[in-house]
Amino acid sequence: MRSGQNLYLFFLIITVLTLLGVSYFSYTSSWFSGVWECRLTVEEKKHGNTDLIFPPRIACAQPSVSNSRPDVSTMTPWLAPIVWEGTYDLTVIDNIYKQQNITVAVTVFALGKYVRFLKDFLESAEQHFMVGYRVHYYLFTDRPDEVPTVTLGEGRQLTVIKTATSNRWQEISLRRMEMIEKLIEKELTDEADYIFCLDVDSKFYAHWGAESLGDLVGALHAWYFGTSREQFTYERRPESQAFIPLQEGDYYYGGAVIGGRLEKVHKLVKTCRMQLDVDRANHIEAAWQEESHLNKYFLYNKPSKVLSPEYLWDDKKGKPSYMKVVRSSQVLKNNAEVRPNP
Ligand SMILES: CC(=O)N[C@H]1[C@@H](OP(=O)(O)OP(=O)(O)OC[C@H]2O[C@@H](n3ccc(=O)[nH]c3=O)[C@H](O)[C@@H]2O)O[C@H](CO)[C@H](O)[C@@H]1O
Ligand SMILES: [Mn+2]
Repeated sequence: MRSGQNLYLFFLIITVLTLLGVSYFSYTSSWFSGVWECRLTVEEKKHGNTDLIFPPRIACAQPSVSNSRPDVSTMTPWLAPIVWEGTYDLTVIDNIYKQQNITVAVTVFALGKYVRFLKDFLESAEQHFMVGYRVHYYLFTDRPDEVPTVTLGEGRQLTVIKTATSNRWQEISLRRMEMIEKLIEKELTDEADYIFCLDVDSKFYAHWGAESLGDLVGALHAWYFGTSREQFTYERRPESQAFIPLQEGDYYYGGAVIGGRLEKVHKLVKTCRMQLDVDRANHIEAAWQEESHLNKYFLYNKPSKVLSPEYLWDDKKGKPSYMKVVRSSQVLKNNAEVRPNP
C-alpha cells in the first residue's frame, strides 16, 4: 500500500517536471520556433506565398548600380517603385512570380453601349496582359447577350455577372467600388491572389505582366504626370469626403487602374464605398466620382507599387520621349454618343 503511494507520487512528480520542461523548451528553443515557423509557412501557402523565392542556376544579367532611367523618377518618396520600361528584368520577375502559382482576378464593367469596347479589351488583354499566368475576368454587364466570344488562352477564364445599369454614367462608374467590394467578399477570397480593376474603354498594346503586381497598386494618370499638385483635379470642396487641400497630394492616380492583393484592394474599395455613401447622404458628388475618392485613399494609404503612365496612357497626348512603351491606352470615344447622359 505504502510503496504503491510512493510510486504514484514518483510518477506525478516526473509528469509535472516533464510538462514544465517541455513548455520551457518550446518557449525558448529556436529549433521549436523553427518548426512553428515551418507550419506557418505551410499555412501561408494556402493563401498564396508572397516570398520572393528565386530558383537556383537561372542566368540573368547582373543588376546595375546606377539608375537605368535618369529621365524619370523611379521611386516615390516612401520608397515604392514606380514601374517604367527599363527598371525591371522580366526574367527575374517571371522566375519569382511563376513559382507562386498565382491567379489574377480582373474586374471589368461594360454597361449600356460600353459593351462595344469588350472585344478589343479582351482580345488585346489575351495578347498582352499577364500572359503565362492564370487570369479570371469578372465581367459585369447589363447586356450578357452582347458579350463577344473571345478565345481565351490556357488557364484563363471569364465569368459574366448580370448587373443592373443606371441612367447616369457617373453612377455606373462610382458604383464599381461597391460591386468589387461584394465580389471580393463573396467569390474571390479563395479564388484569386491579386486583383486588377480596369476600365473597359482601354486597349493593351504591349507587355503588362507580373512586374505590375504588389500589395496595393495605383497608376499615374497620363494627363497629370508632371503637373503641379495644385493643378490636380482632386475634390476641393471640404464638404466632400474626397476633399484634398491644395498644399497636399503626391500624384494624380487614374481611376481606370486599381490593383493589388485581395485584402488590400478590399480595404480600398470598402473605404471608398463608405465615403461615397457619406457624400451621397450629404447630396454631394466628388468632381471625378470614385476617382476622387481613390486619390484621397492613396494620399493617406500609400500604394506599395506605382505604375507609370505606360500602363494608363492616352494617345491624345502623343508620345513624349519618356514613354518608351505604351502598354495600355484609353480608346478614343465619343462621350456624347456612348454615355447614357451628358
Ligand atoms: C482613364 C481614367 O482614369 N478614367 C477615369 C475617368 O474617366 P473616363 O472617361 O475614363 O470614364 P468612363 O466613361 O470610361 O467610365 C468609367 C468606366 O465605367 C464603365 N461604364 C461607364 C459608363 C457607361 O455607360 N457604361 C460603363 O460600363 C466602364 O467600365 C468605363 O470604363 O473618371 C471616371 C470617374 O468619373 C473613372 O474613374 C475612370 O476610370
Ligand atoms: Mn475610361
